[in-house]
Amino acid sequence: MVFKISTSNASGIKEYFIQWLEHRVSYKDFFALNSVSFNVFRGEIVGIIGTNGSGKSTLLKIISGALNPTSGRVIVDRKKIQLLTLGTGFDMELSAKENVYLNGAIIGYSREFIDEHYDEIVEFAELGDFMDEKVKNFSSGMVSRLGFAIATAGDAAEILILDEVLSVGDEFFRKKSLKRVKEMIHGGSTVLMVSHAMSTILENCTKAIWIEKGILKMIGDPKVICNVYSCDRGDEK
Ligand SMILES: Nc1ncnc2c1ncn2[C@@H]1O[C@H](COP(=O)(O)OP(=O)(O)OP(=O)(O)O)[C@@H](O)[C@H]1O
Repeated sequence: MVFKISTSNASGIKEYFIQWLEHRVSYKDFFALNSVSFNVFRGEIVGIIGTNGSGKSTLLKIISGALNPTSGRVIVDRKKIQLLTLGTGFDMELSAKENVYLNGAIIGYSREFIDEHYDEIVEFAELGDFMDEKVKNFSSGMVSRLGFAIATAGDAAEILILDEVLSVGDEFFRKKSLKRVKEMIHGGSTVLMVSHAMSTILENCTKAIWIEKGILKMIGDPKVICNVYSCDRGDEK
């Protein structure tokens, strides 16, 4: 996956636009993922690890179809995929209720589905008294609780893709969300999950993939991969 990165030193969008008009903007190629290839079999729970910026989210976006790779291909039945990611698709100027419908639509839910699950979403997020409030007045924890409740409404899909959804809200909510994610993960779906928490990978995954600077470093038994990864980073296990 190659991103075009601008080499412009513009300090703002206006200056950038002027530079662009004057053909003074050039681009360089950045390989976010390079020759990453692996198989995932039905029922596997695959944990993807790697340091910040190593390409994990890009990989999940390509698999779920949110991004088209510049080369290579993914063989998967996209109709069976559910991508759970937080913090995208909220309009801060809209109310929480309006955002349930907006965010739900972005995730791919139908209006009927949201109508049917609306009360359950509000109850899980524990935001019953705030649904007519604009989201810009919410704390970041409240926004992520709402995002998590929307993303996990209904039954888990056959292929579940989780991008760092386990660090949501306060301690109480984290426990509650972890329980819900565990039910989804262990409910028979094939799962791909990104997590920076080695304990999450070790406790839940049947296979681990380590990606570093866009390159697939290792794939295999989570215990082995997490061990080598932690040693490489100089962490204590
Ligand atoms: N749309 C984009 N345009 C340009 N560069 C991008 C784009 N999306 C991601 N990148 C770059 O690609 C690299 C990989 O990003 P990605 O978000 O996949 O990393 P990550 O492993 O998920 O990181 P983190 O653990 O911090 O979430 C980063 O250097 C990032 O800056």
